Amino acid sequence: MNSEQRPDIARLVISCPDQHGIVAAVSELIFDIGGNIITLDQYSTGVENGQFFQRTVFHLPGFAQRRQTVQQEVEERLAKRFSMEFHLTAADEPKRVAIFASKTDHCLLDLLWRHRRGDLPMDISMVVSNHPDLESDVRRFGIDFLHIPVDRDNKDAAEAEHLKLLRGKVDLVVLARYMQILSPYFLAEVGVPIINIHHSFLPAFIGAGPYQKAKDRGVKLIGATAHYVTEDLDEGPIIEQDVIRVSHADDVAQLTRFGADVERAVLSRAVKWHCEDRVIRHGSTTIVF
Ligand SMILES: Nc1nc2c(c(=O)[nH]1)N[C@@H](CN(C=O)c1ccc(C(=O)N[C@@H](CCC(=O)O)C(=O)O)cc1)CN2
Repeated sequence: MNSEQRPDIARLVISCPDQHGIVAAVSELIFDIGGNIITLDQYSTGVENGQFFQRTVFHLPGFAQRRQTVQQEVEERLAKRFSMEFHLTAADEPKRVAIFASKTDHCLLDLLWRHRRGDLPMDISMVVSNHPDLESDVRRFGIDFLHIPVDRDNKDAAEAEHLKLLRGKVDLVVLARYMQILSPYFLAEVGVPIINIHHSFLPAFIGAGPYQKAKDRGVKLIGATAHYVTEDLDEGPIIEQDVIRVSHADDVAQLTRFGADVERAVLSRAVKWHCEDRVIRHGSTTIVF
């Protein structure tokens, strides 16, 4: 448990057109309600017609009981005045997460292992897979495993089953090398963010088989990219990336092995940062505090 996960710790994440007085107004509101700012990070895309972003973590005695009142205070004193989008969360309230996987295990197992160690501030509600291969591994962590086969003839029905499992029950979906393209309907209906790990340093090598493409191109670096999922395959807002050096002597199998370590680390960092409300989407990009 990190320092932020104590009770009575609130997180306020805001986004609004940049203008005078935002930081003062946020600080004044927190002061007026008896809060004490622990960390405050901010960024503006520019003083001329820019967009302002801020993540404030503050201690507020009795926040759990006062959350609704604080929400209304923010609405009335900040959101209306600054045309602000915001969300107010409790640091000790873990996100409910569903993980989707196929046959490849390293990203899934890394998330389960880090979660069991207490390194990921989330509750894993379930693992869903289109293959049965990983069931025993998942159940060993005491987590529900739902095998929902998917093929080109049953994709709509499978996604309908997914939505029944997810709607209103999770705050985040993580694709841990889940090898099915999600339909626009599913993306519109699921109602929560989806994070995917792509096994290349995007925008290079979008789509299937990136390690073969990397070998064919003779790259000296391979990488992995965690991004939010959109209708445009592997083109959603990037959350985290990393790379590793490779050489001409490495075949695709070796690239795949080297790449797996990068994929695991990148996905886990992205999931952790999302669960800590550190990631703000801004068009096709993200701000990560
Ligand atoms: N709507 C989106 N869905 C998914 C995304 C995304 O960005 N938007 N990312 C992919 C992950 N992915 C690469 O990282 C990927 C997965 C699967 C495929 C693909 O061609 N799948 C085939 C089926 C393959 C199979 O059955 O083995 C398909 O869905 O028809 C390409 C890229 C996850 N989903």
